[in-house]
Amino acid sequence: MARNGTSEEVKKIVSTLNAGDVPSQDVVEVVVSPPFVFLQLVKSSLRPECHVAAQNCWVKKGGAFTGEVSAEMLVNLGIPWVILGHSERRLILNESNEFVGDKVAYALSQGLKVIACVGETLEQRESGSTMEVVAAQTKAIADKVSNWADVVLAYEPVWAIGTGKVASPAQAQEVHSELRKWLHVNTSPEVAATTRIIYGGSVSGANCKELAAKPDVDGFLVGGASLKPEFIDIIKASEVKKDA
Ligand SMILES: O=C(CO)COP(=O)(O)O
Repeated sequence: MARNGTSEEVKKIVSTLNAGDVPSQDVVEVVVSPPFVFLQLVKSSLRPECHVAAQNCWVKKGGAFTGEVSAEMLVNLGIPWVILGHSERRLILNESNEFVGDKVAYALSQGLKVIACVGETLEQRESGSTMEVVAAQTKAIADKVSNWADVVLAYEPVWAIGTGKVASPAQAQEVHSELRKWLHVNTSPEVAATTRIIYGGSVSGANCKELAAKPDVDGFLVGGASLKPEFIDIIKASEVKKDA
């Protein structure tokens, strides 16, 4: 979900999702991430099998840091998930790899589940350094985290976010597969086999099935299209996996 909208718009999106004919929880896990101010509204009105995520949280124990929201506060409100290290925060707010790693570790220590984002810019892709960049970001997380059970990795090419330029299924598969190999070597074969690696960047109703069919694409982080009825089609793309 996005960083804007009114409560009326949010209610409309939730009612579309609530009315949607989506696969059961053993096929797909749906997590909705509204801006902080709408978390309670979404949590109280969303169909119970879908969960909510905050879009960020503070790096350490709650306390004075005006404007930030702590992991403890999310837990207190019954918010199970948080997205950390989104590329917009990394790039525009200059969140370093280490800072994101610290955030992931602290959020996990408080019992949150984390969608940790990694990804490269267009310049980095064109210079051939995609895997180097993605590995360095993932290493900063791996250095701080021992329990991967509650971590989902989103590979998100920055050049594809909100631009309408989607990575080709082959591009997404290549990076996801490399990232899984990296996890195999640097964490454990079990972490590599079980960690979900989801793709984000201009996912739509039109491209979701082809992307979902790739073996190392385990799901999606959807921005713009999650605000539209086609979000239901994107959720249904999970059936490609069930049938595989
Ligand atoms: O990063 C994303 C959501 O936060 C992806 O956004 P888009 O799906 O709009 O490209």
